[in-house]
Amino acid sequence: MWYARPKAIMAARETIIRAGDCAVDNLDDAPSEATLIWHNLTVTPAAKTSSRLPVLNDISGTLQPGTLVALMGPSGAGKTTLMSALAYRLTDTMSTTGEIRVNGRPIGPYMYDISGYIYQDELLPDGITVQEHLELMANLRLGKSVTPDCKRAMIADILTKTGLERCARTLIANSIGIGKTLSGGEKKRLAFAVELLSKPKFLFCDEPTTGLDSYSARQLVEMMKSLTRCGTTVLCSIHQPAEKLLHEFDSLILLTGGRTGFIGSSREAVQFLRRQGLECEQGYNTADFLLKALSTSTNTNGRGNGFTTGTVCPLSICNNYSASEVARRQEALISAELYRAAIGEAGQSSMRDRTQQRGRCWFYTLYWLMYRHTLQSHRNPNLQYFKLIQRIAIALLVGLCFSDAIELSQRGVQAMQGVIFLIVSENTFLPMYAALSLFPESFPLFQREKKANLYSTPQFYISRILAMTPFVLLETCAFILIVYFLAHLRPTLLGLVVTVAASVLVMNVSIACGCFFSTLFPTVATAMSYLVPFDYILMITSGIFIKIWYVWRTDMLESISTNSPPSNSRRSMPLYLRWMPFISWMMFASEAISIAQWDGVKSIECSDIIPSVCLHNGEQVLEQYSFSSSHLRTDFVVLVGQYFIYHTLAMLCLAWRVSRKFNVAS
Ligand SMILES: Nc1ncnc2c1ncn2[C@@H]1O[C@H](COP(=O)(O)OP(=O)(O)OP(=O)(O)O)[C@@H](O)[C@H]1O
Repeated sequence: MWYARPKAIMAARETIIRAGDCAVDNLDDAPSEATLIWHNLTVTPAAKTSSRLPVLNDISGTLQPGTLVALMGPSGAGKTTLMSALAYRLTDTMSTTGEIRVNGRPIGPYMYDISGYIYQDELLPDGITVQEHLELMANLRLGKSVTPDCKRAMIADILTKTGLERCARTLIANSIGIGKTLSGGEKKRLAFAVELLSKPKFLFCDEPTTGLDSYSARQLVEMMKSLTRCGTTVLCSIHQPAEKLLHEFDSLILLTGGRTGFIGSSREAVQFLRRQGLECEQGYNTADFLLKALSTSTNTNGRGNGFTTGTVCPLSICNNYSASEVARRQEALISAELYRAAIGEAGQSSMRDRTQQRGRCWFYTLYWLMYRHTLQSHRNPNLQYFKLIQRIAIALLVGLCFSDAIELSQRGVQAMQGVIFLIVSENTFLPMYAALSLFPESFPLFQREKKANLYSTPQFYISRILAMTPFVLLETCAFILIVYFLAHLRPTLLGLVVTVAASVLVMNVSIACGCFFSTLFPTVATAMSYLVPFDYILMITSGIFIKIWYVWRTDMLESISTNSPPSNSRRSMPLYLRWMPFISWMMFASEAISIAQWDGVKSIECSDIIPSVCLHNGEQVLEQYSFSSSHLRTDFVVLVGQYFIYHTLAMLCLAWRVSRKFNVAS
């Protein structure tokens, strides 16, 4: 019998207490009690959404410390909305009036520090194992204040007691769809296991048992019950629990049509409905009976429906509840909390920002996020190794095609500028488009973890970029070295170093720009549609097609010497488009690589062309493309500057996207 498993329950409780101990030792407020009340709470869809009918309509209630509370009601009754509102996790598509207070203090962002939330659609990272995820969460949530040994012990215990030990090395999910991954039930247990790490004051679980078999559902509820014995209050929305499981809950909150149908124990609920004339049929599941009583379509008299007598509409049930003794009891508790707040006894001190107490250091969090991104990259060979092979193949193709063409002749000049254009283009377009999917695909998880206060936007962004940097360097160096040696580019160390450095910078600036577009627009498709015209800016300003610097320099010198405004006659680009080169990098990179290849070349053969149009030396080649060897330093400074500018813009866009405020009365 499931209820005759005291050993398992005791073991789970021990784990939780021990896990809690490790965390609680460092959080002076963790064991303190917290009462949550909501008073005259109304939640309405925001003006921009179609329906303006309240989802929750003037409801009140309390959550007492250390209790396991079931939130029940027909589908669409407002359970998720209530839970999100209480947990300060409503999205900005809802507006709220009324009061929600913890120990008398209006709720606010501090709820992320004192509460955990298991979502109906739990988001978990792909490409890492259960063990790795728990390690990461232990480090992000508990910081350095808990020793690595203690964390390891906690994780081992939690894995055993949540039944996840067998799948500790299983990947949570895998975007390429190959290999074993966690089942739906195991994912729910993992989400719960993560919450055990930090022992929150409140744990909100949105339908955690949905999709689980009855044995797994029972295990999960037992674990929640154990958690309440350590002081945590658990609010859990649940559909049709088995009879005995229902009695595990200390109280029920019944919702229907956004109103409260009842708050109290299951026995009291049955008695209350009996007084309304609704009698539960003998042997009928109490949870089913309660749900049917609250459901507009099924609350009718007749055997087989769960009722033996009576017909009461859910609205009357809500009205009768408001006038009942049980509701008055709730009102008294609410009044006591509001009174506490009014006389200034609100629990300010116990709700301090716990992140300061966790001993989390900025670089420590950054390190663990990098660790996760690196693992994910390695577990996705499609993304990494395939790209490397692709780049090597392109490098071999380009290198072999130009292997006989690079020489100190007029033909060689054309071939050299062609190779340079290919090197710069190859390091621009592919990485820029590949970066477009970087942030949209990880945004939902990032948004949830960021709002849960696990890390900041700069930490997430920088860790993502740093984690991919070694592979980006490897890819670019492999590409450029193959092309360099196969195409017989200039055999000097300086030429090689400048070419490699410029290519690496081009690749990184392109990724930075791709990241900017990927954070600026909500979807990859939209970002791509704006990026295509941007490609043309890059190409036009690459220096191959228009002599940008030459015209500017000559115009400027002329205007200075004649003390007159620059003439328009020799400009190859109109005045209003002359900002374009500054947002592009292809020209700066082309110029730097051209300087590396042509600067100091004394003589070029003219036998294959008429002498009047022959380029006799490297300097003339550079001039032909409006480049100048004196610009080398400027080129690198601009490339580095663009790298930082694009990344900063991308990070600001990401911060703006994630900062769309939660709309909860406070
Ligand atoms: N952002 C929103 N904007 C407008 N209406 C919403 C929004 N979110 C939920 N609703 C509506 O509010 C009502 C209650 O939704 P909620 O998800 O809270 O119900 P629920 O009781 O959790 O349902 P279920 O048991 O099916 O998950 C539904 O009619 C839903 O369509």
